[in-house]
Amino acid sequence: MAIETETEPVEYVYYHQGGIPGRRPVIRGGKGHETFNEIPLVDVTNITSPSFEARKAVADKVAKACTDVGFFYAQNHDVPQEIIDEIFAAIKEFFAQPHESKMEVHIHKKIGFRGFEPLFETKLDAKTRGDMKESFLMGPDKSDPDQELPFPPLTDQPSVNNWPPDNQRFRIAVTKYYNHLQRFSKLLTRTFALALGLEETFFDSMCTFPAGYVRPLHYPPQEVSGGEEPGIAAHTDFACFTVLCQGDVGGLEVLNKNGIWIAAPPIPRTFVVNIADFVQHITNGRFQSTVHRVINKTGEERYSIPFFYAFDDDAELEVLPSCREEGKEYEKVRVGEYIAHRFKVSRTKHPDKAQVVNV
Ligand SMILES: O=C(O)CCC(=O)C(=O)O
Ligand SMILES: [Fe+2]
Repeated sequence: MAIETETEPVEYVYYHQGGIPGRRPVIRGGKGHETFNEIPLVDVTNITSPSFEARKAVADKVAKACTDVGFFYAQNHDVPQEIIDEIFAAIKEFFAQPHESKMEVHIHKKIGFRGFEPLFETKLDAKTRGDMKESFLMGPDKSDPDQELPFPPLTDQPSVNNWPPDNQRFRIAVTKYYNHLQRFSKLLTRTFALALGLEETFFDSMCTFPAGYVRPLHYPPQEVSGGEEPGIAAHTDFACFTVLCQGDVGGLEVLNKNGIWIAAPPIPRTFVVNIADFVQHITNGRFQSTVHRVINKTGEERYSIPFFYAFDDDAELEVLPSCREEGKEYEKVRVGEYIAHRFKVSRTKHPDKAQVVNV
């Protein structure tokens, strides 16, 4: 985007937005766009209130946050602390294992892209050696009776999640957290519908078997003190929205319109919620899918747990009638195809394998 300033900008921030490389000039000193300098906090206690007015009041705050920033802290969510404590304990134990043990459940060991990805395996910024993080991805599995999904379990299908053998604690902790986040995210779809001036149940028909993914992450400290290696390079998320649970070590930063990184430090008992590309697409940009990154300069181990929520795989996304502009054509996007495409963008090491996506 070209920006008029007194002097030509010399410094740029580089990122991937919607899977496409982009850059933004850095404008300091109060010039440039009106933009955010902090991440707003929204008390979500009332998203389940029996009072429509109370639910609408939350939705109005969410609407403002999503329009101005694309990120907000959801305070007073109802996911029990013991569920959160247990998943953090279990993932710390998992990531602390020897490399070889984790590689036994590498994402390419099974179809469906589920499992472990080691340090530096994903890469969005070509100038780096890759993202300095390791992860474990799990998602919906119709054959798993422990998942509280809307369909009855099918016993004749093999499990598509790539669970570590002999680690029931990890499987149970992640699955319990997953079930809570599916439920909480479904509630958020109602809040987002209200926030867009739609019927609360507007998105229900697109969320009959929604794709939700839990992806525990571990960011080791920088090898060089004060180093600038990305834990996760600047990007936007590609599903509908993300609900992120941070541990107690910071590092997440959100890019404002002036190219300035705004810290989103952990706040106890909150989730960080951010709009992702599907919702930006269907709202024609009214709700922003904002660029963010993680750099762990703290000298400590950082753990975080994003939950990515997408509509049904076969849902076709079109710009909402209330968000269209006269005379403009809007493309339809099928959720499953888009997810498959975006998985490939950062997985340059094994592009052939990246085609095996079965969500
Ligand atoms: O770890 C974090 O705080 C953010 C992770 C993230 O942005 C992502 O997984 O897309
Ligand atoms: Fe992200």
